[in-house]
Amino acid sequence: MNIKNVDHIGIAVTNLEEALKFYEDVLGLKCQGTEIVEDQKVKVGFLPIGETELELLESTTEDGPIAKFIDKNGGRGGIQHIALRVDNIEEAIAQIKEKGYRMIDEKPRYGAGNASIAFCHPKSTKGILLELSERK
Ligand SMILES: C[C@@H](C(=O)O)C(=O)SCCNC(=O)CCNC(=O)[C@H](O)C(C)(C)COP(=O)(O)OP(=O)(O)OC[C@H]1O[C@@H](n2cnc3c(N)ncnc32)[C@H](O)[C@@H]1OP(=O)(O)O
Ligand SMILES: [Co+2]
Repeated sequence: MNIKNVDHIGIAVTNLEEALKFYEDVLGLKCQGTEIVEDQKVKVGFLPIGETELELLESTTEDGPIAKFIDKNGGRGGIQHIALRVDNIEEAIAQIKEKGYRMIDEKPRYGAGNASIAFCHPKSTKGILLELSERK
């Protein structure tokens, strides 16, 4: 597979608006708008930095992956995933499976900004939740 760059770092937050006060007002980053991704039960804010972005994620439900992550983390946010950009997501998924590693998503799903995304299980990556992302 061909990994191009770190597409984004996914940071779980309990409150997106509150979090932006630090990332925008203090760090001087610019949020390029927000989007609700129903499929993932999240509200997302993207803050580009060079070739990569910080992705701030607030849960829209009490049972989504971000809500669960925050619960398990003692009610605090934190780095929830790292996303790598690939040029062919179907090929990347197939190669990971072929080598005997576990994908959470065996088919690409909708990602924020109309990306195609798929998560690879932390058991396979030795401890991080890895997102593969292809942007059209
Ligand atoms: C909008 C979109 C985009 O970019 O466009 C997004 O990013 S959406 C971002 C939010 N969406 C997602 O995260 C979707 C994919 N995530 C999932 O399906 C889930 O969150 C899982 C990663 C499977 C975790 O689910 P759950 O907590 O129910 O499972 P579990 O407790 O059995 O966890 C299985 C093992 O993985 C570990 N584990 C769980 N979450 C982890 C994380 N974020 N980073 C590193 N390790 C993690 C647990 O400690 C456990 O290890 P031990 O067994 O050793 O204790
Ligand atoms: Co992400």
